Amino acid sequence: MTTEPRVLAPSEWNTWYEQLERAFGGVAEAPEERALWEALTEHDRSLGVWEGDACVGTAGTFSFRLSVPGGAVVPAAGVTMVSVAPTHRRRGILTSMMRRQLDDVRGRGEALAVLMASEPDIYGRFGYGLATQLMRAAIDTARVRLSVPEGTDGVRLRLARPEDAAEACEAVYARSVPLRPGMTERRPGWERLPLLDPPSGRGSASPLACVLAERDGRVTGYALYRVRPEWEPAGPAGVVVLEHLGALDPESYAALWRFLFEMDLTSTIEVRNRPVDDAWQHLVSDVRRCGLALRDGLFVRLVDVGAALEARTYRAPVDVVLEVADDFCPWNAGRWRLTGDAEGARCVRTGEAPDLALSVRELGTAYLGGFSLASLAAAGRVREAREGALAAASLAFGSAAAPWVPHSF
Ligand SMILES: CC(=O)SCCNC(=O)CCNC(=O)[C@H](O)C(C)(C)COP(=O)(O)OP(=O)(O)OC[C@H]1O[C@@H](n2cnc3c(N)ncnc32)[C@H](O)[C@@H]1OP(=O)(O)O
Repeated sequence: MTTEPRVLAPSEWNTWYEQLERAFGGVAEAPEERALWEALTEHDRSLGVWEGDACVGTAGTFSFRLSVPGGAVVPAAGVTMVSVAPTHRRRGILTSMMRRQLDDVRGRGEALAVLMASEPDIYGRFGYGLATQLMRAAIDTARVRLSVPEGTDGVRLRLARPEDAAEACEAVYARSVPLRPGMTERRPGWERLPLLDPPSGRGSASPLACVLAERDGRVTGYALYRVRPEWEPAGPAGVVVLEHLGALDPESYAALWRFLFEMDLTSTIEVRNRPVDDAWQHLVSDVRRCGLALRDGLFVRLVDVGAALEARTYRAPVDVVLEVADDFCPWNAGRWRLTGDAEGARCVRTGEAPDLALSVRELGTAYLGGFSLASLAAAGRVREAREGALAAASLAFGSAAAPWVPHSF
C-alpha cells in the first residue's frame, strides 16, 4: 500500500537515493558525487513515499538563500531530487509530494521555492514559472577575435590547483551574489560543488584546471576549465571547456577570457552555462560564429505572494493591483496591491479593482526580472484591466542584470 510522503530518516538515505538514480536511468553516480549529495541532503526537509521497505517517491529541499532584484538575499526552498518509481508513475505521487513540500515551505515562512527541471513541462501545474535562462556557446576562436579594455595587461594570471584556489574563488563568487538575481549564497559544503571532478564525468577532457586573475596581489577573478585535445588532419583543434568564471572588474574578466581564447592547440571554447547578458559578447568580433544557444534555467514559485513581492525592489515606482490566480496554493489567490520603488516595497491584500490579472506562475516568471510582464501579456498570459498599468509594472519588475543560476542542483 502506498502511503503519504513522510520525512526521510538519515538511515534511509541509500535506499531513497537508489530510487532517485533508478528514475534517472539507473547509471550510478561517481562515489565522490554521491557522497557530496549525501552530505548536502537536508534529511528533515527530504520526503519519501514508501511501499513497505521499497521507496517509490523522493523529493528533497535545500535551504537556499537567493539573490533577488535590488540585491537582497532571501530564504528560498531549493526543490531537488524529485522522482517516482517507473512502476508507480502517473498515479499522483509527485502531486502528493509537491503538496506536502509547498505546505512545509509555507510553514517555515519561506516566500519562494525554486527548482531546475529535468523536463520543463512538469512543474507549471504546481505554480512554477520559468524565470531564468542560461546561455551556451561554442566559440570559434580561430575566426573570432577578442578586444580587451585598456588596463587588461595589468592583470596577472596565475595557474593554481582548484582545491588550493577554492577559498579565493569563493570570495569572488560571494561578492557577485547580490549583483545578479538568481544566484545563491553558498552554505557550508556547497563550495565543494564547483570542484566536483570525477574522472567518469570528464569524457576525453582533462581534469579541472584553474586560472586566477590578480591585481595588486589580490585575487580579482577565476576560471575553472578543462581542455579536450582534438586533432584533425590539418592540425590541432582542441576545445577549452569553460565550467565556471567569476570576476570583480572588467579588466580581470577580459584577461580571463583572453587566456581562454589564446590557449595553444585549441580552436573552440565550449561555454556550458553563462548568463544571457554575459559581457564577452561585447568583446568579440563576430558573435554569429559563437554558436549561441539558450536553455531554460531556474523555475520560481511564489509561496507567499505578499512576502515575495516585498522582498525585492523595483526599478521604477510601481503602484498596481494584481488579481492573482493560484489553484495549487489558494492562500495566494485574490487581489494584492503592490507599491514600491528602488528603495523597498509593500504588498498587501486589497479589495480595490484590479489593474492586472495573472496566475502565480506568471508572477514567478517575471519575479527575477528575466522575462517581462509585457511579453507574458503578448502571449495572453497577463491581462491588463487599467490602461498603462502593464507598461508601468513591466518596467518596474525589470532587473539591471539578467537573472542566472550558475549551477544545477
Ligand atoms: C527538481 C527536480 O528534481 S526535476 C526531476 C524530476 N524527475 C524526473 O524527471 C525523473 C523521471 N520522472 C519521474 O520520476 C516521474 O515521471 C515524475 C516525478 C516526473 C512524475 O511523477 P508522477 O508521480 O508520475 O506524477 P503525477 O502522477 O503526480 O502527475 C501529475 C501531473 O503531472 C503530469 N506529468 C507528470 N510527469 C510529467 C512529465 N514528465 N511531463 C509532462 N507531464 C507530466 C501528469 O500527467 C499529471 O498531469 P494531470 O494532473 O494533468 O493528470
